[in-house]
Amino acid sequence: MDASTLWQRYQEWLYYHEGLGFYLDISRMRFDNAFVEALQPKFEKAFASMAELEKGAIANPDEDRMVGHYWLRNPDLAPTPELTQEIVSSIEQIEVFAEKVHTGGIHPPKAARFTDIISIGIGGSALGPEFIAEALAPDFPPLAIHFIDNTDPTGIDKILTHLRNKLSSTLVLVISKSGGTPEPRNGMLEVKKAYAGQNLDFANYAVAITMPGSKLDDQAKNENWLMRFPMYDWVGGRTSSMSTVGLVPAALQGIDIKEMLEGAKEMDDATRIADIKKNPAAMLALAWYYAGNGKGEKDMVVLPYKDSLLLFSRYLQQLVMESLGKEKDLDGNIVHQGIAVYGNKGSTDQHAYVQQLREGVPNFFLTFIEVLKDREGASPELEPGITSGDYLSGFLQGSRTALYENHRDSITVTIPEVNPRTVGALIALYDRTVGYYASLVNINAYHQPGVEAGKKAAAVILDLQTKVIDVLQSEKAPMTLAQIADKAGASDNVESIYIILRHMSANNRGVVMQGNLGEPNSLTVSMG
Ligand SMILES: O=P(O)(O)OC[C@H]1O[C@H](O)[C@H](O)[C@@H](O)[C@@H]1O
Repeated sequence: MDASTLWQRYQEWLYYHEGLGFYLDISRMRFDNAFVEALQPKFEKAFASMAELEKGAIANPDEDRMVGHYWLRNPDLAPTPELTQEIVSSIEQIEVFAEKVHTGGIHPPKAARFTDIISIGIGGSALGPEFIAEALAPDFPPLAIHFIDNTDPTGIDKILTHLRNKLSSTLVLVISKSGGTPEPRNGMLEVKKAYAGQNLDFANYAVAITMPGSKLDDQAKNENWLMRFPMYDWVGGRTSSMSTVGLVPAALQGIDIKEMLEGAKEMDDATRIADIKKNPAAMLALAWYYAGNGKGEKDMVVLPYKDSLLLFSRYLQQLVMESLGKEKDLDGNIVHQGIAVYGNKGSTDQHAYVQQLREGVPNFFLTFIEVLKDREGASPELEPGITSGDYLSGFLQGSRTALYENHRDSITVTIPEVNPRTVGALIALYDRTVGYYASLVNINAYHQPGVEAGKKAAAVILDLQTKVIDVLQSEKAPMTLAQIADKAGASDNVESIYIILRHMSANNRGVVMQGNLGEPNSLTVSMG
């Protein structure tokens, strides 16, 4: 395509949302009109099922759940007045709580104000809050947030060491929708011990964000924690940024949550329109479908050219891959769907892997995220008429052109600046795009059956560890791995036992391994 035809195509497909100052350009995806027409019936179905979903249909059939994240930003859409009221009052509750924490109305027993937050959660209970904090927290927030998003002892220690002189003014958010996920439970138990170690009563510092009636909720209630915020079964973890999960930490950091909700609502309104060309989420879903042939044949590289959006691709990784990465379609056929997502930020990544994108395996499409506003205030000129922001903008445009010339397609999303409204809008845009795309490829975007397998397998290993410890404690003499496996009733699982024991021995847990470490069969093991 020559430059003037491309410019025509650019204008023909450019989407602009006036209220949000938001642009979407899919002109550098090489679909033609016939492709759009062929997809039209699938889109009609997608628009219709999205409308049903928003009205409260059981859109997640496997888990028999409604899918209501859109109601969070427009409570009037909720299917019952009770739900509307519940959403409205939880937002009020969050604002009142944050205000009291900021002004000292709620304060820790031994300090006038809370100064820090430890936020404990994983997956959807971490990625949204982390992305929002990185994108929107002010430079000097009223409370500084620190995340424990794993069960890595070193990671937990790092936060606790950093805060060791400030625990008495640190608020702890324990975020888990199900209230039963092992990683946040472990983080909470370790943090609780750290408070006890400083003679601080954890309950005075702890806030639970979870579904009413969950294990976590029961614990918070029984121990009389400072506060409990409800999470709903009709909000999926990966779409929970606008629920208590994302809003409580955001409000505590001084981020305007009403603006975030408003931006998301405006984007929701725009992405509800049943006309591909007038609906940015439909346009994006179309582009994804085109890129990967409706089968995820190409990976999605997300490159925001703005440091504060660094975690957006990580956030999208869960949203997209956990939603779309499915073995079966809605009719039970094996389809192995999904779209792989990765990326950090531009122009930084141009000095890392963009070499491969430009010249190597053409197994991806790009999403550039452009932010028009460079910074608060004026920029110094580094060369006559040129600022650092001009470089950033030039690098984005340069990469887009160079990649397109080499038959690497791209999408460009443009926002005026990074603020609560535009971040809310971005989150909403991708929530909806994932929903439409799932419908185009006929899968359930709202369950995650594959995650359970890993959790169950881990539980089996921990159970085996308990048995192995029993065996070692009752037998004094050193034993081979096969003998231990035999006595533990797990003779078909010697390898797992070896890995368990090697880990224990590396951590001074009383396990003594003798023999050649490079030859597991030569080892004898005893409890020292
Ligand atoms: O918030 P939680 O219930 O603790 O869940 C945390 C995460 O873990 C699960 O394994 C799911 O796959 C995620 O979708 C979820 O966000």
